[in-house]
Amino acid sequence: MTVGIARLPIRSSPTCGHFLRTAVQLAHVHTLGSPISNRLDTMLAKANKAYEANTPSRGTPLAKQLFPSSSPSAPNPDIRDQLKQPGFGSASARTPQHLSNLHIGRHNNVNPSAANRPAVGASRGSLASLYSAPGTIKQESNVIDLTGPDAHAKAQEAVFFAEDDFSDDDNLDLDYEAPSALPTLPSMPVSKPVSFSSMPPPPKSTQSETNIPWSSSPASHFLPPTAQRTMPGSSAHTEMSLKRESSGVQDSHVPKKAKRRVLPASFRQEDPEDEDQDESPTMKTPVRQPKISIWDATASALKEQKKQLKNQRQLKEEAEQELDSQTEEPMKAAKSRSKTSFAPISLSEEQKHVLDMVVEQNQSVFFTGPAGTGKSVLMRAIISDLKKKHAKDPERVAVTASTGLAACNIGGITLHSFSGIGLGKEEAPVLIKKIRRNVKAKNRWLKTKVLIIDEISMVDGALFDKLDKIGRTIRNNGRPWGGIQVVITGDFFQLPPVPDAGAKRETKFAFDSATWTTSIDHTIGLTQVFRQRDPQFAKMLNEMRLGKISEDTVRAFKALARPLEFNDGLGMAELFSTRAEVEGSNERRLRDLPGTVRRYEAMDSGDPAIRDKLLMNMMAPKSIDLKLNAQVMLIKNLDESLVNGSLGKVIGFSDEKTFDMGTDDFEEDSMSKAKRKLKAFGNDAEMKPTKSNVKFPVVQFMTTHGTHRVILCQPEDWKVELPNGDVQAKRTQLPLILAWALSIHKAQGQTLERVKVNLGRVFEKGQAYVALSRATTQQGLQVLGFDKWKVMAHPRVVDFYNKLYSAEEANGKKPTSINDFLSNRIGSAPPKKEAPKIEAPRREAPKREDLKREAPKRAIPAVIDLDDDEEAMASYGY
Ligand SMILES: Nc1ncnc2c1ncn2[C@@H]1O[C@H](COP(=O)(O)OP(=O)(O)OP(=O)(O)O)[C@@H](O)[C@H]1O
Repeated sequence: MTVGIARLPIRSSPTCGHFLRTAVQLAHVHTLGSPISNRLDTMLAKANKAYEANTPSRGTPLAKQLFPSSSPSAPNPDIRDQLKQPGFGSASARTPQHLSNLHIGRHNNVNPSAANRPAVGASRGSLASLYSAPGTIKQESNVIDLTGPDAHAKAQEAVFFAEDDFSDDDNLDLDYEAPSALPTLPSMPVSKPVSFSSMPPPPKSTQSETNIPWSSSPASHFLPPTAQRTMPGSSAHTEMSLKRESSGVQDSHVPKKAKRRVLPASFRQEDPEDEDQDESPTMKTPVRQPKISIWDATASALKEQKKQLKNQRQLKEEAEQELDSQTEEPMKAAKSRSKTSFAPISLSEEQKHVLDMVVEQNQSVFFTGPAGTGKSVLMRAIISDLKKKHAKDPERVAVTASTGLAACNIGGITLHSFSGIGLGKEEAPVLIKKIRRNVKAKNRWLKTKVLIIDEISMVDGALFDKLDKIGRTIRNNGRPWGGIQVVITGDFFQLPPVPDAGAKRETKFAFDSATWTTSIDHTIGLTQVFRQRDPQFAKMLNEMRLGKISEDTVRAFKALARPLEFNDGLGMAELFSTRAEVEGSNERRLRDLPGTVRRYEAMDSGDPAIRDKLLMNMMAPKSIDLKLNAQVMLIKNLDESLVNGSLGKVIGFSDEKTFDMGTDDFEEDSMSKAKRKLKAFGNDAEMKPTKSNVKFPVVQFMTTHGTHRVILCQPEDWKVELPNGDVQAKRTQLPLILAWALSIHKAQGQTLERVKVNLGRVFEKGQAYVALSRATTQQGLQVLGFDKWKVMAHPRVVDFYNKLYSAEEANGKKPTSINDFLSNRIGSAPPKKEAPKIEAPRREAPKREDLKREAPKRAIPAVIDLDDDEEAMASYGY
């Protein structure tokens, strides 16, 4: 129940005032049907009786004077008029407004009959309605009706008080005799300091002959509150609490104590005595810092704010830079020392041809070819030239790949990340809506001129179609991909799209998509294999790739099961199909090694919300444990002789200054020491790296020239960048992974000088081919669990490449024969004459229907025998 009540004319009679005051207190806590209600009635009745006893001449019951609505016959329903009548207390002439708003508002316990009663006083929610219907409280709202002709007067009368307004009633002198006139109010700065701008103005002289404040509060209300009244725990406070309890009101019925009002700060400031009051913890109005909002701030205040913000930002940046320099300094110093210039590979003629077609002629191109034909090398060259071409607006070139790992290899992001489609499982219209809501993704689509897609074999065909449609719709351009030039590479004979969990539909390759042929202007087959320089070995791998293996090849691969011995101390990388096999093998091998473990934690940066996800597939591990003699693999090209995939062995640990080998660090072999984790890049204060104390691994690598080279292996950066060059995430870590074992999926794209492949658990088409084609020589390859049935090529992939050949043949071009390919191309010096470019112009590219119709005819026979078609296909480099 909320209560709003004006001061009662208790001055008229002490006894009457007492009863009335009690009645008002009861009204505060009134609950319909409670004993309080009855007590309230009693109190009001007693007040009335006392009043009548004191003023017998009036002959009008107090109830009727106070609440005329209780008497339908009341000649004047306005209580103020009643009070204006002569004899209503000596203050009648001065305080008509005192009774103007006996206002009780409540939110429940509505008595419909009372509510509907057309009592005059009820229109203002007067206490009359309560009194006129004993035991009930009429539903009234705290809203004053400000409509109608007397709206202004009502507004002036609308004064509400909190319950606490009566807390000082204890100090009232109930024996107070009503003076004939109110004393002159102290000259307090009441009118101005009490800046209740929202309150009604003081009543006009029409209502009061004396110009008094609107409120009839006693003079004491204008004085600063005393500590006695307000200090919790003070006697006054306790006394009041006790009184309330003694009224028999249950705690649960006591209305929540309203927040005590305090004088405005301006009021207190003018009274020096208030200083002490301000010391009181409960009295003190919290000093609020002046808040300047942009709506009410002056121009100079806003300027000042901006200046402060700028200063803060500057300070923050400086602090961050300081921190960066502290933590990265050793890394930077180490890196700068180890960097050697990396001579770029000079492209072959066919690689140059593709480069020209993409960069100069702005053609949409798909270039393919077997493992080791330099697709990645070529793609990196294309990206480099395109970035130079669009140097002014780097966002024009979007570099993507089907997987995070492949994207990292070319410094791009995944196709999913670029396109803003999330998992991309929804239909194209849903994805388009999603992208339109994502400003960044939408802008990427709008700004991109060239879209690079690496490892296309792992892009789902349905996704390819959706992306084409998204491009056309978002860019409002009906041309393929909305007019974006697409540059695609990959080898469909390698790993296929990762199937959805539980998906029943057959693998759909990108070339299966409806928009594949319209998306590509030219298909180009790279033929020159760089990785394997042994023609016999290249032929064996090519048969594998096609899934058609001759008995000779089966025998040759089985012969590679022999153990390999190297007297240079370097072991070989072992490839497994599953991650569990890989981790198990590496852990076991590291554990078996004597010596102390050194752990190197990566330093990651970027938005924490997305950083971990972006870096999840990073080749560089989050942390790497190393020991003396651990077998490692370089995962970055350092120079022309130390490349991604170079195998090495840790032969020591040294800081960059001394690069000393053979210290105690290399001799530790106790198990207790081995368990010690050296957190070289951690935040641990004790282990905080400084320029001098960080020890990096000293690694002896086998170079591409077959020689040994020892380097101090220092941290490198891996970045995930947006097309505009913004770095989304960055990892700084040693460019090493443990290399006793690798997964075949992780090894895709790698070149390995020495590799042991375990085909025991191969489960995917193309997996065995990817694994074995990492090797550069038969001498550096050991194959376990070889079975020709594990070597699988997808029939639709065979058809697709068959068809490409047919299209080319239809153009009247004579492809290089398999014999030329095997004898002249593989591993030889760059060709004397320009290599054939096998292109399938977009208009002449095979239609899917044709592919299907001709597939049976073109299907490669089960018998492993290189027929003309296969020879021709091989000329593409397949
Ligand atoms: N023009 C070239 N001159 C010399 N070496 C080259 C050239 N192009 C590529 N190579 C070398 O050939 C090897 C294989 O190159 P790359 O990884 O680009 O082939 P790929 O076709 O992408 O192989 P994969 O399909 O297995 O990923 C690398 O060691 C690379 O340095």
